Amino acid sequence: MRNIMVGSRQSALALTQTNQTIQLLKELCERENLPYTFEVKPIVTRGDRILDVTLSKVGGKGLFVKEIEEALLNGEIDMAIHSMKDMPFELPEGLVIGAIPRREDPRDCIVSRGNKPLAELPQGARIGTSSLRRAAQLQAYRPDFRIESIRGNIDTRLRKLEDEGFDAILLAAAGLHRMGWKDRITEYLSPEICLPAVGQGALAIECRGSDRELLDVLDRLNDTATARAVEAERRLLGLLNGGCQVPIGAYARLETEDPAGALVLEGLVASPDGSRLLRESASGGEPLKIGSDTAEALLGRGAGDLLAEARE
Ligand SMILES: NCc1[nH]cc(CCC(=O)O)c1CC(=O)O
Repeated sequence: MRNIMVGSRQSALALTQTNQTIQLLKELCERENLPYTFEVKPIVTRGDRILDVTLSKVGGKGLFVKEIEEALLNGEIDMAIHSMKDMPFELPEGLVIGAIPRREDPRDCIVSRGNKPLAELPQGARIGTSSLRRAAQLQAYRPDFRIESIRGNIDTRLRKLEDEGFDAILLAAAGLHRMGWKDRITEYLSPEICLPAVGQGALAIECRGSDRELLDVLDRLNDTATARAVEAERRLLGLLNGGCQVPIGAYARLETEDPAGALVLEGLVASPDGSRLLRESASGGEPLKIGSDTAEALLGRGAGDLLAEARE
């Protein structure tokens, strides 16, 4: 028997994602008589300690990931489940993504006071989001909205919707689905209105590259279609040099039901105020290629200037 230590942030969402993944692994071990048990070890990350500051201002990539990666490297834990969206572009030497499970709903959604859909929100409605990507796209859709920063974990933000008098807040549907709070969602935003963040709705299971035994188990949770889509999206992000808080969106989906078949990738770069939105897409069977084709098309239309402005 080997006890596998699973590191997790202590937010409700992180613990839920961790426990749901462990549940899948336990079922797998039971079905196939594999000799593993799993134990959660909570870890506090820098991102958790600076919740009051707008994250885009703090800068630095991987605020939610660094301490966890240190614990992986020094053997305190054996694996960790991250939101793909929060993963830095490069992993430290010695660590790998052992599996990318099947993606949850990638879309953004609104939760509004009184459950009013977007179209019925009043002129000048106050909308809470700290994501430059969401702010830019929503502002382009409804220039009258007043978009204001809102920080904290999902549970905190839902509370602030009421307490701080927002008319609506924007969140990733995936987080609400995983928490079992689907019924709080007022409306899903189609990717035409709000292109999701790179990797949104997907998880990354990280472990040591030397842990062959665990890698064998994790491989069974990998979902080919999700892994390929994320590969395309992250390639685009890498070529645009984006961190987690730049107005970049990307979403890849299969063109047919064949998980190894062609994908369509859509990419977006926006000015923070939403006055300029660039959208490009590419399709094909090679994730890395459609990622770089889309990035090149965006750069060719001036995405570099928009990104430089956003970083100032
Ligand atoms: N930025 C924080 C974050 N990181 C991952 C999720 C949950 C959704 C996901 O797994 O993509 C969220 C919350 C949100 O964006 O509303």
